[in-house]
Amino acid sequence: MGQSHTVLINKAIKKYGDFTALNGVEFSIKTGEFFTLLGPSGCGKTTLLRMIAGFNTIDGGEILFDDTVINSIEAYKRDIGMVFQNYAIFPHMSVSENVAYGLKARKIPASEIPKLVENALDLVQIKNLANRKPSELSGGQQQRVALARAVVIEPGLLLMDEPLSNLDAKLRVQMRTVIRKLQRRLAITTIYVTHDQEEALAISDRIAVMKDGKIMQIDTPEEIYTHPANPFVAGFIGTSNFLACKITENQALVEGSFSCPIALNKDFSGNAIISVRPEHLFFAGTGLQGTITMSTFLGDFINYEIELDSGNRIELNEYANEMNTVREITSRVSVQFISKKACVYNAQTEELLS
Ligand SMILES: Nc1ncnc2c1ncn2[C@@H]1O[C@H](COP(=O)(O)OP(=O)(O)OP(=O)(O)O)[C@@H](O)[C@H]1O
Repeated sequence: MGQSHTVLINKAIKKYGDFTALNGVEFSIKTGEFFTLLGPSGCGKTTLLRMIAGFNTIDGGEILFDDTVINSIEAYKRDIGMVFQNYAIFPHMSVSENVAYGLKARKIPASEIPKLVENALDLVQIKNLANRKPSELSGGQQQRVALARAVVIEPGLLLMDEPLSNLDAKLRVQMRTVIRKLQRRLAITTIYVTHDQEEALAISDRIAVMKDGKIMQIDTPEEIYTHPANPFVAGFIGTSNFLACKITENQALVEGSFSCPIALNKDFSGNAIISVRPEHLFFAGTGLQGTITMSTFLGDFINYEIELDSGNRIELNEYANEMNTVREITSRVSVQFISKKACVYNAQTEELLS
């Protein structure tokens, strides 16, 4: 295995005519790290990945592999393996011919190729399918071929653009484990693009959350989930309830009706937004008043949709146990939240205050 690269993106800019698709993106990736670009459709993930691969030009800034600027190095010289959404495997070639293709193109001696192909097929557990044509394979098997083909050349960097989006939900979950195990085993620096937040949380060492060509937050999955840097990230990753509040001297008046202490990391008075996960809200004797509008039994817990008297609709998850039954729709309820689990943002600047 060759040395796996570090990657540095330094103030990268991409324009399509007047439209700025990437606006000064910066981050660095450690060798062997699994790094995910996550964001809604059109935020610039694919544009950035294609720039790193060498398929898109760069209008500003630099991309470095290890300590070398690679802006103007041609794609085929960049020492990259790629896996795309649509597999992109050759339909007329068998599985092993597909995997051998990149090795032949790199002029690896013919005598070494069968063993390398066999190892790669073994890694993705499809050695038994070596002689099949792609049309004789399932979607998941085809994606394993694409994966074997990307790693057989022992690239210094593996790029994946929504590789699981053509697969059904169950297979997606299975294949993401295959990808993660393979990546760990090979310790290959990987950049992965997805718009699926659950997939990103499950698979990544770190995630860059993007919006409108900019990075909103870069952190581990745990940090992004527990301390989203702004309301956009809080709303995009998992489910968040947003409550309007006014803060004076560590006391929050929430939705204009319920007052509670709130701990902040900075001095702040004024309008704020509290973001709280459904699992951190609970029914209480006093609190925010509202009416249950929907209940969904989900096995471990019951999900309630509650319309607060302020008009704001929120979601609350209550753990199910033998003591409680599902509460009736139209029941009047009082709701509070675990204040140390809540994230508080300045309503104007969206800065995290807690
Ligand atoms: N060749 C192009 N010409 C003009 N605009 C483009 C071109 N390619 C992409 N764009 C625009 O740049 C923005 C970023 O596109 P990009 O494909 O990088 O988004 P994405 O985050 O990968 O989205 P998706 O998840 O839908 O693939 C979008 O607004 C898109 O319309």
